[in-house]
Amino acid sequence: MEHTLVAKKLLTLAIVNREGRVLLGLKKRGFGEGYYNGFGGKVEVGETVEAAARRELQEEAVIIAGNIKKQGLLTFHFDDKPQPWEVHVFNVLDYNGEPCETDEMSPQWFSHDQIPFDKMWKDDEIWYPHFLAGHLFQGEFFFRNTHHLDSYNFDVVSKL
Ligand SMILES: Nc1[nH]c(=O)nc2c1ncn2[C@H]1C[C@H](O)[C@@H](COP(=O)(O)OP(=O)(O)OP(=O)(O)O)O1
Repeated sequence: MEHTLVAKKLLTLAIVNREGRVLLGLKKRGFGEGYYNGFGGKVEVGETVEAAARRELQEEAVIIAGNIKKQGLLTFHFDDKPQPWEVHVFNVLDYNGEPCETDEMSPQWFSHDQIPFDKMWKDDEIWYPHFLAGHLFQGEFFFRNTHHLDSYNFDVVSKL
């Protein structure tokens, strides 16, 4: 029998969550353009996942993360992409600096009851309520034609 090893693409997603509001960015270019999302991107070779989360937040929103907590591990399968994406989700509890628009993202605060799910990835409305409640979670999502969510598994877990 033949086995094919397909490495996952490792990414981060950092959501600043303070005083009943989250900081999201409107993605201006690249994958997910036109969607609101947290800040993040690919983990570089030799970098820890947490260091990548901090770096991407600084590059995309120009703020320096203080305390951050890993809350989620999400795997995205795309029928039109060769590798699954493994996205590590962080809750940014405090930060230094002032969020600023960058080439990639236009930052905006949303109260917890006004998160713009109609302009976000389809999986987000499934896991954001758990993120906001402080739960740890794991999920696996299967997308068709990049944007259509066909099916998923999702669990609240006791550790990641
Ligand atoms: N279904 C999904 N739901 C979600 O909430 N976030 C997702 C998502 N799929 C991807 N993301 C996040 C992970 C990461 O923070 C971001 C994609 O990162 P990037 O835009 O940096 O990726 P790229 O492949 O464009 O990387 P670069 O070429 O380095 O810009 O979108």
